Amino acid sequence: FLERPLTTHFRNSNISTKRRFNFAIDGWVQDQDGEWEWEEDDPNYQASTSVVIQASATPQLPSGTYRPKQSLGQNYLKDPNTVAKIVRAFHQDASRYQPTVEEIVELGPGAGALTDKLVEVYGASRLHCIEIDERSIQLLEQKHPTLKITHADVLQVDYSDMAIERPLVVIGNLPYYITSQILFALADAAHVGAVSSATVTMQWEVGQRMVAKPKTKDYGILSVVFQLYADVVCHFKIPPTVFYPKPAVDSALIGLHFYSPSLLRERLQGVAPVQLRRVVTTAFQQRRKTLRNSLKKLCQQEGVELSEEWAVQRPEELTPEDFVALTKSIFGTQSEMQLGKKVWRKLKHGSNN
Ligand SMILES: C[S@@+](CC[C@H](N)C(=O)[O-])C[C@H]1O[C@@H](n2cnc3c(N)ncnc32)[C@H](O)[C@@H]1O
Repeated sequence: FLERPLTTHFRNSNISTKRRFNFAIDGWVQDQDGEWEWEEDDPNYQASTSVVIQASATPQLPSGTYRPKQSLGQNYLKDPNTVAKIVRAFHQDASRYQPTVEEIVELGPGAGALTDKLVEVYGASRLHCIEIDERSIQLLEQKHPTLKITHADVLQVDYSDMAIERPLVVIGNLPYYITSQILFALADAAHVGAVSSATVTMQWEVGQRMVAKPKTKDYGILSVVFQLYADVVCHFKIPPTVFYPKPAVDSALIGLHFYSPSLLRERLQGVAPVQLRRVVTTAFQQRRKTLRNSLKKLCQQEGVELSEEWAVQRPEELTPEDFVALTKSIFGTQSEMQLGKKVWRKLKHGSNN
């Protein structure tokens, strides 16, 4: 399996109050005393990028007529520095395997805090926005007449229809009420090579699950699936103060670099994603139980007996690769199979992940 590449950012140590090592991993920076803290704490942090992305004013919501709807997860970015940082991280993610950034999809552009910056940096013709709120669409059409905006529910879009010449690079300050469903839809899009990267905000706790390691409390379905499907990076923490209205929780900016379908096939070793899904969800439904108990019914249905080696373990002890091996031991392998178009997105939001 591919090892996750180590991301190294160089920083100017004398602009910080503490002297730092020039070193960071997945958003954590280490001080001279060896203590780790989030790069968000360093106001001078700049991700390495060949494109200059500077802060500029964020859009104002039209007064009186435009009240944010909680039901649509509308927490608008109001801090220009955070917008610039998000777009810099997006640029890093999107340009990791390709020299130019094209076929950008923004999920939930809202009033255009990120959109305006993306149009400024890349031009409107490379961007396609998906938004459900008619009011936002009107605002964006006035500002960017040539911008392609689709009025749709982001959960209904077919990413493979949108990826015309190359895989899409996705960005979004996501509506948090459907984060997991959006993420699982992106995983399905990776089956057909429709998405190469996604740089998305989410509730801090959900972000922690995406990068969690086995034997930790955050480790669960999201960790297993996304660490199998992508190289996952937590870029930085985002405080509630940079949004209007302020959410009750901290947020995280997560970068996902999806593996290509051929690499994904290699990683799945002939295991069908739909079977992997059954095993992972069944095991984590009872995360305190041993696999002997939690997978008993599933194994009976399949007429197999779990080997003792698996039977004594609990789901949180298994690495994502172990889950592939476990699924293989129950369901066997399939040669040259389609990975599937709607496998993970069927998972309900708020399920035990
Ligand atoms: C957290 S706000 C982000 C707005 C803007 N990008 C920003 O950062 O200020 C989420 C956006 O997603 C939109 N949205 C919510 N549910 C959606 C759905 N099911 N499909 C498409 N857009 C949706 C909301 O209307 C809102 O504009």
